[in-house]
Amino acid sequence: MKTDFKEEWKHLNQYQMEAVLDESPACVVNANVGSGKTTVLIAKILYLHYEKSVPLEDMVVLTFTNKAADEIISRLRKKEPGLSREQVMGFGTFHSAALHLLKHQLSLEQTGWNREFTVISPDEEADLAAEVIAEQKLTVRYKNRLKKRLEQEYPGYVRGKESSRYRDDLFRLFPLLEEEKKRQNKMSFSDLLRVSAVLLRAGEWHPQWMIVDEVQDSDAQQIEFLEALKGKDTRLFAVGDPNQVIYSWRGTGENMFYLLKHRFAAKELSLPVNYRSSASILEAANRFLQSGAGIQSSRGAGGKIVVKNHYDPFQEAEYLAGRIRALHDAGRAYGEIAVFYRLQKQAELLKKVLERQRIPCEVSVRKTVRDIPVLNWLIKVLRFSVNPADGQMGMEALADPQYGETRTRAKAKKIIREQKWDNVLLYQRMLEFQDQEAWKKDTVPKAAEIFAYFGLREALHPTASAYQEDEKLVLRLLERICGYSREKGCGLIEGTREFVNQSALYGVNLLSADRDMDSAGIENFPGDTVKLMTLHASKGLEFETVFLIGMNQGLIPLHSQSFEQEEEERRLFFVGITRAKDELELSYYTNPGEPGISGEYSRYLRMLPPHLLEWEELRSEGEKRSNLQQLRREVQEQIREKKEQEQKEQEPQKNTAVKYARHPKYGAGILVSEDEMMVEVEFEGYGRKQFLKAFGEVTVEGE
Ligand SMILES: Nc1ncnc2c1ncn2[C@@H]1O[C@H](COP(=O)(O)OP(=O)(O)OP(=O)(O)O)[C@@H](O)[C@H]1O
Repeated sequence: MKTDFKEEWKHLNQYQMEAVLDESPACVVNANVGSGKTTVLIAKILYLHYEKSVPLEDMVVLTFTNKAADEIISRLRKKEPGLSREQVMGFGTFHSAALHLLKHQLSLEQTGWNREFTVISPDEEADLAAEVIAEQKLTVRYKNRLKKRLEQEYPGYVRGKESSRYRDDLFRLFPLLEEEKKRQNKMSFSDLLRVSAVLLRAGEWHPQWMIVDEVQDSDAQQIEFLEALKGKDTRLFAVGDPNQVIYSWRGTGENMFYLLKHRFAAKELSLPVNYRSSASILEAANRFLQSGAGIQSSRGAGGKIVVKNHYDPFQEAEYLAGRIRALHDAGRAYGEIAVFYRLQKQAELLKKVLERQRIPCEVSVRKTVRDIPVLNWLIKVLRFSVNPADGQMGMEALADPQYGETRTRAKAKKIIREQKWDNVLLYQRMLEFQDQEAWKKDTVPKAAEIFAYFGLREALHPTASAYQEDEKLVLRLLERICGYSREKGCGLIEGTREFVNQSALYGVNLLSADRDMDSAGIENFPGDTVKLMTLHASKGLEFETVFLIGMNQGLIPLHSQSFEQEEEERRLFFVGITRAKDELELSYYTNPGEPGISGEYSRYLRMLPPHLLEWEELRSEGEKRSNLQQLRREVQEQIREKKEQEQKEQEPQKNTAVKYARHPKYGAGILVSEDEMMVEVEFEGYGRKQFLKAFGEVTVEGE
């Protein structure tokens, strides 16, 4: 379908147009903040597809979040309503693209895994590693930091380093762990990239185009994946902003943008003009620019940046409620207003106060199925059902202290090892899941049928106080899986397998009305609401009015341990202020009420050009004092009640298979797990502790 491309995209500026039309073998676009990266990326894909007839199946489009990929797909759908999911399978995050290649494009024959493999998260990989350590009696130090150690030392092991950092058995563990993952047919996140890179290098398949968004946030393994993906005739087009690196703590190097440019000998283009923010906001942002010649503005000066001083977070929250109401009354949509903060914990009080003042607001938090115990368990049940080789998952599903069917991990392991399924309904149902002929075809059952099939009513304990809530959550998740399978037209079994893999990669955000999964776990907010979020979560978004609160020394910036961290704090502030289109308000407290946070305002405020700022004086301390005292008491009471409620919810239900254990020092605790060698017990006030049975310190009830 040819369209008049030039006509449709005539609003693009000359830099944007040059980037869209460029067809060099490799091109990186060094884009300023708000300069239309997303706009260019979409135009480029449409240009290649509709003007240059490049099939979408021949493009791999790698985005930082799945939400970004979905935005691109929905733009394509607008032009081509019949667009199928298969055509855009290569659009998504690095991990989901690798997953797709391994499932559909590459041959796994020589790898030791087969196509039915499932995906495990780093936590699950560490759990599996702990099992291998126990079984093989390996000596591995710092087991409480096993996940980190696996992640940090694996690259050295692969490069042929002789021994691990602490000269323990970690390097003996790696091959055993890999063997176990193959035996259980599951891949970790890094396996997805590593194995697909190996197969791609063997030259099996290469796309015509690799298009990469937010390239500054890639890590070394992702760059290697790109190198493997690039065939002789594959072209690379990547956009990024070196000034917006805010995830280097996740393993992204600071200079990934330039590293990529160098590795691919890429031509560099730029997008200098910002279309989002007023000139004053950009002048302030320019002070924090770490590379490049400055952001060019395309808009008028706009108002000054207001700096407010509040006595404490309560006074600030109350002020914000009034200010937001006034903005709304003057015609600003709530959805165009955002409040950013450095730490998630700052949200709680703010949200309570805004809600009391009836301001519709939403906190963007990472709340996925993994954070909800019943769903976390259900996913384990489903993972074992679609991959019965995954004994670890089966064991965890059966031995779950709240919903599982066996009392101990040792018993669950024995059942799985010996395949003894008499009297263990859940085990039997999980094993027979894939034999349900009807579910293999495109007939997808109702959620209630799956609920009944697994005997979930009994498992969720119908007499427990949480039953109704648990049942509702479980049915909702099952409905989503059914919907997903129906949409894909692949039958329930295949649909479930894909769904659980996606959920391992991204979590599934059940609280969001949106069906899609989001790698940052951030909710898509429906309705007109004020958005409350951390500076990190604000990346990629824009709002007419932005309030950035807690501009105190020790909070913005946080105390940094190194020069690199300090630089990253500055970039984070840069990202935050450049979300604002028209109004930016910064505030700090005289009394932050938190240890380590100074009552002094942030030195970043001193770095901003004074003529751009309008300082609003501290309100008199006595002002509204009694009102505030009352507010403070009420909000603190609400927060306390909520905490108590949460604690209650977390307490194991009566009537379930909870067992207690006793330790001479820590007292009585709840038995979390037990096997031939170890017991794990949760003690109030001390947390979870593991003990070697051989030492006989712990007495388990009834044994
Ligand atoms: N040529 C243009 N003319 C007018 N407005 C534009 C143009 N290009 C982009 N915009 C607008 O500028 C804003 C920023 O664009 P976009 O979100 O694509 O930027 P970005 O570079 O991805 O931003 P960020 O750096 O924050 O991730 C959007 O509101 C977009 O609609």
